Amino acid sequence: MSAGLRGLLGRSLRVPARLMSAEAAERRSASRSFETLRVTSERDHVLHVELHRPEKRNAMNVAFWREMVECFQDISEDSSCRAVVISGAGKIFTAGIDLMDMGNDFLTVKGEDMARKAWNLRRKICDYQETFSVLEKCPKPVIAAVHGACIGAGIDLISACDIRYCTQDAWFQVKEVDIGLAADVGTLQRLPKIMGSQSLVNELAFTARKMMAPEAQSSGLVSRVFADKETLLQGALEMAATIASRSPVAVQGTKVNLVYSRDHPVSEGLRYVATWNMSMLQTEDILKSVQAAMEKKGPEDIPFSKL
Ligand SMILES: CC/C=C\C=C\CC(=O)SCCNC(=O)CCNC(=O)[C@H](O)C(C)(C)COP(=O)(O)OP(=O)(O)OC[C@H]1O[C@@H](n2cnc3c(N)ncnc32)[C@H](O)[C@@H]1OP(=O)(O)O
Repeated sequence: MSAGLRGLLGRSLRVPARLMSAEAAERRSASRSFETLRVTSERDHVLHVELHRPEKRNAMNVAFWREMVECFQDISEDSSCRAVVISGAGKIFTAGIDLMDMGNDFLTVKGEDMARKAWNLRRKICDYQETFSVLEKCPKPVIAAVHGACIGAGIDLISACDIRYCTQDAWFQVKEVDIGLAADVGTLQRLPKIMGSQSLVNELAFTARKMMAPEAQSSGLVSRVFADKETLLQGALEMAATIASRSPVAVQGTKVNLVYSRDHPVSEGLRYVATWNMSMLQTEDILKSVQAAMEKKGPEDIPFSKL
């Protein structure tokens, strides 16, 4: 069967992730092939998602915006995956939105009059927002490993990740004002909650100036800086493996509650976690963990069930 026919059949047989069994999702998230992403399983329970258009500096074309949603919906349902590393293939992390596709996709939006065009454009923007919101909705922690440049939509992407690392030659640019638009897929909403200074976020967003790795670290955008890409990936994968060795009930519950609490008052966050834990505290992971601690064993020694 030709690759084209296989791709076509794969697409038409696609089952929404929510309707798949955990086993089917597991098989799919590790084996599936994409045009713009490469997914590999490098350590136990850890998936590595690479932005994979190196010859175009991983610019985000139309296929990318769709494939990220498919990829992370699969990963969300994959009960064998407990942590994810996302990095860029080739020279840089990403050059942001594909400026060629942007012309075709946005600037020529269809509609019989202004209202219908605006309606369709709004829907398209919401779809694009989902490309990064899936990272936040995915209960498995996601670590962004940035080398070289991270531009425009790249900032939107990493803002939706849980942990950010970079190389010492990395630079970051909220470039949207330089292409004539207000960033609309997450940077303006998430970055102020990540970085320590609203003033600095405003400065970066109003001017599109580059921020280099040391400033990214001192401002809280990234939590660790590595010498080069090799050590960066090693560090990110090790962190992912450390997370993956913990109880998935505890880790995934922690992510869900951190994201919820970021967006709600303390009192609501407390109510939410109480409701969450009225079921999750009944996990066998607590007994296993307490017993291991008493026996002076670490979480790495505990065979937690899939989640
Ligand atoms: C609803 C809207 C949602 C999101 C909106 C997001 C807004 C943004 O993302 S704004 C940011 C847009 N991006 C840029 O302005 C970056 C443009 N690129 C560059 O400045 C440079 O390419 C570089 C990233 C600094 C890398 O430089 P270098 O290493 O010298 O590579 P090049 O020779 O310039 O490029 C190689 C190859 O890649 C193509 N390419 C690079 N960036 C893009 C891009 N953003 N879109 C499309 N194509 C890109 C470039 O054209 C080259 O292709 P060839 O076919 O080899 O010519």
